[in-house]
Amino acid sequence: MENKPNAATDLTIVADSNIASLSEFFNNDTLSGTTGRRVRMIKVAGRDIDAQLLADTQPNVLLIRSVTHVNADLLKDNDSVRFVGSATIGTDHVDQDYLAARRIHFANAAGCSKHSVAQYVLSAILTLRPEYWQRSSTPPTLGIIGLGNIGSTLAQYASSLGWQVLGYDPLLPASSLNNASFAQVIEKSDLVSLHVPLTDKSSATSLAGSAHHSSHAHEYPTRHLIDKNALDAMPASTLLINSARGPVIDAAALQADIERTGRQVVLDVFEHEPQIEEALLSKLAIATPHIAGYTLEGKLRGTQMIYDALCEKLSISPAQSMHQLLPLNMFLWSELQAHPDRLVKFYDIMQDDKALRATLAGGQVKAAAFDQLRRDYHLRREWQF
Ligand SMILES: NC(=O)C1=CN([C@@H]2O[C@H](COP(=O)(O)OP(=O)(O)OC[C@H]3O[C@@H](n4cnc5c(N)ncnc54)[C@H](O)[C@@H]3O)[C@@H](O)[C@H]2O)C=CC1
Ligand SMILES: O=C(O)C(=O)[C@H](O)COP(=O)(O)O
Repeated sequence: MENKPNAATDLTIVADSNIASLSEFFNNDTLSGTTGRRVRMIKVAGRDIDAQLLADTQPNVLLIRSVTHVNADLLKDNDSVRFVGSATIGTDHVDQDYLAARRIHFANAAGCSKHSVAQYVLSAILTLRPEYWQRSSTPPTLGIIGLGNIGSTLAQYASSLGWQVLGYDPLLPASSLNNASFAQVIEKSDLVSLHVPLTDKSSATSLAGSAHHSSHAHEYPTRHLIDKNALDAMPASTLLINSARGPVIDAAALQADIERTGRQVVLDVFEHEPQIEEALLSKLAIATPHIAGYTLEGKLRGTQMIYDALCEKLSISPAQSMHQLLPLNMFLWSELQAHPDRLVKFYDIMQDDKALRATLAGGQVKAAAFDQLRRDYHLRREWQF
């Protein structure tokens, strides 16, 4: 009797089981205290959240990460969901127009892992090109495409290393950081790092967290932003890093480019993710399974942000804080700068690369292996800047 759902008094939550500290944030004490509602939590693998599950469980709240597509296909026959929270920065998996039309509240976790992703990019660069630690009269030039939360944070780290930065973001005003055209970034950088959302020409909704310019998104779509033309214009010596979304690079053009130029390329995201072909993987300098943002801090901040948004929607005060859940953090960026040889202690990116390559079977990394690496990801900490 006690566990039987009661639509009137229960707050039923269906959540991706890969969301960090779900039970600590979403329980009777942290949610239903003032509303008196009993929290019923149903944890499911993100890819298993489908219309049938929603029909069976009738949740009021849906908590997701990036692998659950939220759109009319999922929700057209459902009337129970009133709040969707995605514990991610990216929102390309959510049809926000559809949610708005249905008056379903949506929240994401803008900026939650901006330091973690920036630190991933730095780790990749400094692992492949340790000479860039040295301050020299000709510092490297880092090109950053997309100057939102992650791109601008990465620029701060680069500046603290004395690097030159060329930035391109057509949706932001010109500035000392937003200082170059797309062609200049592509042609003049030693390193190019991508930090754009995945958007299509017809899409005007993929910029949650950047709502101030979302209505212009369609003017500068990012799908295949890095295509054959862009790669042809990029010097062979330029290191290219994609930790944004896989389809921002045309994978076929990239493979041909690496075969032709021998370019160093780092991918955390893949056009056909969660599947990766060995033909591409074998040509990459570093490859990781979409874990750039996967520090303890980045994940907890994501959970905190959707928890806070749900509390606001329920008109209750937040009663949980990630700071109560975080163990002591001893990773200081200033220490790493003083002791570059400690990089692998701070984050050993090659360990993630090796783990991904070890799952190759029959010429592919299969979806299940890719997902398992992400589900069982080791404890990684964010460095304090
Ligand atoms: N690999 C991973 O683990 C993670 C990946 N991401 C991805 O990184 C993306 C960026 O994250 P944030 O910086 O936090 O987002 P953000 O929304 O703060 O910034 C994105 C910036 O890209 C700019 N932009 C949009 N279209 C552009 C174009 N065609 N050319 C150049 N700039 C363009 C926007 O104006 C905005 O300033 C997310 O959308 C997500 O897809 C985010 C977190 C973790
Ligand atoms: O925040 C984002 O955007 C991301 O890409 C996430 O860090 C990836 O996380 P999952 O949702 O795919 O676990």
